[in-house]
Amino acid sequence: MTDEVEWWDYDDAEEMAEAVAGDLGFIIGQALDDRGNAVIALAGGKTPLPIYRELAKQPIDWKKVTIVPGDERLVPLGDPLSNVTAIGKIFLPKGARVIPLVSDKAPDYKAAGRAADALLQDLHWPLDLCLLGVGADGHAASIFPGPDYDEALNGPKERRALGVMPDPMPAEAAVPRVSLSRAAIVASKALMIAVTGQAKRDVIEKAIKQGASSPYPIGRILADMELPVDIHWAP
Ligand SMILES: O=C(O)[C@H](O)[C@@H](O)[C@H](O)[C@H](O)COP(=O)(O)O
Repeated sequence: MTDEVEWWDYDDAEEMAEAVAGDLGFIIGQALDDRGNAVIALAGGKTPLPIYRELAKQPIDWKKVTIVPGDERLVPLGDPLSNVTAIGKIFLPKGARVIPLVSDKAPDYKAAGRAADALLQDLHWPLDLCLLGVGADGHAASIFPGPDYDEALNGPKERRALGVMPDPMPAEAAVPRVSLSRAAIVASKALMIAVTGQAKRDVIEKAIKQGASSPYPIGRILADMELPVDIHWAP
């Protein structure tokens, strides 16, 4: 368990977006200085979009930055639920390499997971950075309770991604997913969480207290982290 979880509180989502974008830009800049390129996973969902819009304004050499979504819904590119579409709209015009985890032709979610894993095996690893969102039900990336939960949490360490069928389905996007595995997330050189709203804060605080026996996916992820984690929060 990481012994260091630090909460960063902001007055509003706009203030949080500026601060988190600053931190993300700093980490990307470090990877570029050290290695000449950066590979990062960005959270899906709606909360981080203002952060991404701020981040994209930074004078980064975006051509050297590879971005993957930390999870994807099994929907066609361009669908309003597609995480890579939302991320790509912001970073492709900057010249970043934004890689979809899921192809339109994936026959089923398990095969889609294997294809995403194969794709990630070709990237420089571990990730320089993983930004996670958290759902009010305690899921993070697309690690959800259901038939794939144990594999997502405890699968082979070298597996970077897998297919996930949430059970129950989350109301806001009731579709199967592909997700980074817990092993891939915790191996990242930096892990950050950005959330808004008291309900999500309560879930995360509870999950941290519960530790390794937490029923919440985010609790299971944090319990396995060895590096310090920053949690950014706005009401
Ligand atoms: O595909 C997903 O469901 C997301 O990637 C997920 O992990 C997200 O971070 C949370 O669901 C929060 O989403 P919101 O920020 O939209 O509440």
